[in-house]
Amino acid sequence: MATRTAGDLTRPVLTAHGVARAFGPTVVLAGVDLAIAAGETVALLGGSGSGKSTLLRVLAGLDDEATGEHVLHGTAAVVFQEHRLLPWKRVADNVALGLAGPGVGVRVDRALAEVGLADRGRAWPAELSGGQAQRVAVARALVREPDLLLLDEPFGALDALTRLRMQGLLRRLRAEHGFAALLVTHDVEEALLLADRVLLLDDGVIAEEVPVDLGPAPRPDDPALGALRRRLLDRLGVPTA
Ligand SMILES: Nc1ncnc2c1ncn2[C@@H]1O[C@H](COP(=O)(O)OP(=O)(O)OP(=O)(O)O)[C@@H](O)[C@H]1O
Repeated sequence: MATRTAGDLTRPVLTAHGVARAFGPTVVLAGVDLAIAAGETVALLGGSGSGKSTLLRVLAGLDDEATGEHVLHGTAAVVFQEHRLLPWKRVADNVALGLAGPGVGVRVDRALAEVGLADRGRAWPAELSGGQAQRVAVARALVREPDLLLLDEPFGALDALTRLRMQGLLRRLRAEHGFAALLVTHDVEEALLLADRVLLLDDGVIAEEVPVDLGPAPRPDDPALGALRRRLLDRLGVPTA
């Protein structure tokens, strides 16, 4: 497998300039500039309440009250921390939500197979485990063949083992489909394992940008990984010494 390198920003899938958002007197985003290249994975890290989810919602077009500019060159799909499946619709119907046309059934079946749930299309959401439900949410995003996947703490509610499996699934799907991703996370380890670049949100702006060039499968004791981990944790105010 080739080493992942930061993407070509002359071919961005998303650009944002001066994105700002306040809730009443509280300024949460104070002028965010960022660009994501086609096929690139960018992790957005920041302390609790730093505005990560707010930024993701703005970039997803889900917040009308933000100011500034953001342009999506292609299509995007969002996966949230909660699976947001409709309990009264079967799994396959949840994945197909909003899609129409003769090929939809085949596309839904393929997306479910890709997340390892080929046999659960007729199940109800309540019959699934947390990890399975989140895989359905990933299938629902995938079936739209997005150029950009916006992921808001997508594995945050899962147990550690399921979380590791989901990270592996995301890596595999990204290699197969080539979508770009913006991954909101508080988990420094997850950011370093999945992203080509980490952005740190602090005081309403991108305060730091850290390219991650660790090769496809860095060992946990890789010194370069350790150095990046320490740098990010320090920046987040978590002492490592
Ligand atoms: N709809 C809203 N109304 C009022 N305040 C809001 C609203 N949404 C977010 N906020 C505030 O904006 C700030 C940023 O919230 P946001 O959820 O974006 O942070 P976050 O970095 O994603 O946090 P966490 O990592 O804890 O999920 C917080 O102070 C939050 O209380």
